Amino acid sequence: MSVPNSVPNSVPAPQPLDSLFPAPAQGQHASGVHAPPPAAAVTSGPPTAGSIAAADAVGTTAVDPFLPPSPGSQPQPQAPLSSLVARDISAWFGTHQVLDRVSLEMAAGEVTALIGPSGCGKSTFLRILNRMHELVPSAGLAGEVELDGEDIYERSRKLTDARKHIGMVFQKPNPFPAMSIYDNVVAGLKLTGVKAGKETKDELVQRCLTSAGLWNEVKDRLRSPGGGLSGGQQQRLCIARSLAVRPRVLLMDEPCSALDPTSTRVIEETIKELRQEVTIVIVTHNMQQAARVSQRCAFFLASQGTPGVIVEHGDTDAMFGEPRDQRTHDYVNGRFG
Ligand SMILES: Nc1ncnc2c1ncn2[C@@H]1O[C@H](COP(=O)(O)OP(=O)(O)OP(=O)(O)O)[C@@H](O)[C@H]1O
Repeated sequence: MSVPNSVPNSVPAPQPLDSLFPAPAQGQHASGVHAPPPAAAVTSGPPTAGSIAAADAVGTTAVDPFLPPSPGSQPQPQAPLSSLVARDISAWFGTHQVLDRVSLEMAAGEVTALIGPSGCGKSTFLRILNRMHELVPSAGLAGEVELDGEDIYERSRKLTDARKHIGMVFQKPNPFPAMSIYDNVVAGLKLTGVKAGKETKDELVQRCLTSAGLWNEVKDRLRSPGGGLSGGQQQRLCIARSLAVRPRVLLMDEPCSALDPTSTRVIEETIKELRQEVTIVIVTHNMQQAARVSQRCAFFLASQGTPGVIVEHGDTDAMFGEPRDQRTHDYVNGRFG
């Protein structure tokens, strides 16, 4: 990232993102220092037509991966899975620093779980990974984020490109309630400007709903409203919607926090399957969930008003079985947080 190379080593100064990045589309910005997150980040209430783009992390430019191959062409091999690397990430809201030089590698084809007590900066870190943080007017940022070695904050890159390649699923399911299940899945395509025929869309809907573990439950009612599904089904519909633009990484911010234990287990099974096709980073407060679904874990902590840091990260089994740091041991065993 060009800007954050000015990452401070001593006393960091917050950098106003407004001057560093292209302004987001009109209507995405809230105003005021402590403004609420942008519409897309608001997790309750029905989404608006304008919010889905950010909610599902899609952009406005796209190479159409879904159109049928030209006659005589070979079938495309599955794209290799992507890795995401965050280096020396510091973040501010106004003058309040919430992350301090956090570095983490999120390996291709793995589920990385971000754990830690409330307020230690996990969601902020997650939003930095697909450039949603900068939609908050008071937000400041330093550090680097690379997707497969490419700087997602590089000046010439469109903000929306990062969101297209790096999708996001939020705490509360936010499908378009009145829109059909089918149209919910293809909504992302329209927003990326992709034109596809009925056959291609049919194939896409089946593929994404299957990947999201929902196909068998809805295949006979694809024209029913998305809002008529259960909470867990709606969340899987949102996962399917995110997958429709073929993200290289899927970010999940407590995707099961609004769900009952049965729906939670179904989503967890979906996550386990999905890692075959997309790299996943998940924020969770549920330690059992982190242990069940992730291969690697990062423990965030912000002690006594200091900015959040990663205390320890590594193999999930080791983090839970033999943590190196006493604070990790205490947290994963429920002694605080
Ligand atoms: N839009 C915002 N404006 C100002 N401060 C914010 C904003 N969003 C988050 N913060 C602050 O940033 C810090 C980190 O918040 P964040 O939501 O990233 O933590 P978290 O670890 O994800 O918490 P939780 O587990 O409760 O969701 C907190 O002190 C929070 O109050």
